Amino acid sequence: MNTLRIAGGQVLRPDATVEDADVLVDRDEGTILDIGADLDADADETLDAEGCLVTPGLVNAHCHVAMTLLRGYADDKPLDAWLREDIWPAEAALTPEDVRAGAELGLVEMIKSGTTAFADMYFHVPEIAAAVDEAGLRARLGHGVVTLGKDDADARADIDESLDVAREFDGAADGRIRTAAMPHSLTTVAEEYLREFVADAHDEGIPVHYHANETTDEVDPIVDERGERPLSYAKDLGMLTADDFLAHGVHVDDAEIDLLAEAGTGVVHCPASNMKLASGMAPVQKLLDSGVTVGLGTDGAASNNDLDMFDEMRDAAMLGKLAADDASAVAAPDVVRMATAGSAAAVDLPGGALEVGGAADLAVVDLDAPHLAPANDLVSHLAYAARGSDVRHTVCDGRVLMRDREVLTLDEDAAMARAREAIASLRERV
Ligand SMILES: CSC[C@H]1O[C@@H](n2cnc3c(O)ncnc32)[C@H](O)[C@@H]1O
Ligand SMILES: [Zn+2]
Repeated sequence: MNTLRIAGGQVLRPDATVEDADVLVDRDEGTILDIGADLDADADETLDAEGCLVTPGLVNAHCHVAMTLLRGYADDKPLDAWLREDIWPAEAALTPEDVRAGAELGLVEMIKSGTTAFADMYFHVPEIAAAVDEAGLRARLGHGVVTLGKDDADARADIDESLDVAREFDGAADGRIRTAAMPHSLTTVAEEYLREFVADAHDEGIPVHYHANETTDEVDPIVDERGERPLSYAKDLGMLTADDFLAHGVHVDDAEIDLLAEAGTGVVHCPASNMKLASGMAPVQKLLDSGVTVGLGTDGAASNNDLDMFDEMRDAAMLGKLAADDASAVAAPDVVRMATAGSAAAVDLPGGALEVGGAADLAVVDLDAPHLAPANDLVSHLAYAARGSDVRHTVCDGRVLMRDREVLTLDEDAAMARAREAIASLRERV
């Protein structure tokens, strides 16, 4: 058996306790063999975790990874104007090679900040899947569909592409890639298509990932035109099941929260994007209190502007308290759970907890930094003080993706250079 030992650190357990322990990994199976004191000194490879906290790899449950290319491309606008005036025109000019370049840059950024799995909605998915395969992360990928402004043939072709991609790439990269059908939102895909799209996906066991209840500009027309709330409409369309998950869920009322809890549909909270686009404050504590599965996501780098899940945890805690008008709301253990087990459950990917027999997906956080001293409470530090740049090693599926801050699976400098070239050429075309 080929083994990896993460030695001499403190390990964050699923119950949010921390213990001095080594982690022993079966690299062939990609699973954790043991967690405890002084494990197999003869392991094939050892990662030094002295002075470090070993945490589950972070799970970014809603992202558009290739949007790193559009980081800083358009800022300081609300969602609708931002998409229509800037982002969608730029995206219309993106080539498959551009998307690959953006994805590789995003994957480097994720590995360097301890993220080992993510859910993504974009286009040119074969290029994103190839980049994920090379990078070594896990992902739930899908082709996002917008039917707005399309004729019937184009709308149907887009939906067919989403279903085809979901079929073709499920299980790719040695099983690390899973897929979903991805209608962009309840307002950008017309009802005449949504119902059939969702039914076709579910008939084949394909889950559905979409944006919902993000802004009042999106919610109000649904309420005005249909006389019902968006998630009542989503339930009627069949896209509120335990397999499905939605991003944002900012403007949800109590009845919609009950629908989410009853259905078991995951909600991915994206606090930085919600603040930047001034979309609103999600009622995260209410969602948690109601038993809704809540994960955490960065959304794309154009509305964030990074893919650092440590930033996201801090933002979630701060914004959650403000939204609830209660400093005890969305506490440190809650946000750490959201970024790990909550996200993994919402998007149904392995990982999110360090336990024997579970996936060997982990991040080793170096505690030897002024902003992490003294070590009063390591869960508090993870939620409020640590940064992505504190991650020393990243491991996914038993494979070391970053060792001592050197990314091993992708060429960091080349990824940055390709992204710079791609955006320079895009700017000439748009
Ligand atoms: C059709 S692929 C996905 C699509 O979503 C766009 N997008 C990025 N961020 C958001 C957001 O916060 N809400 C809605 N849509 C968003 C992205 O630019 C792609 O066009
Ligand atoms: Zn999004």
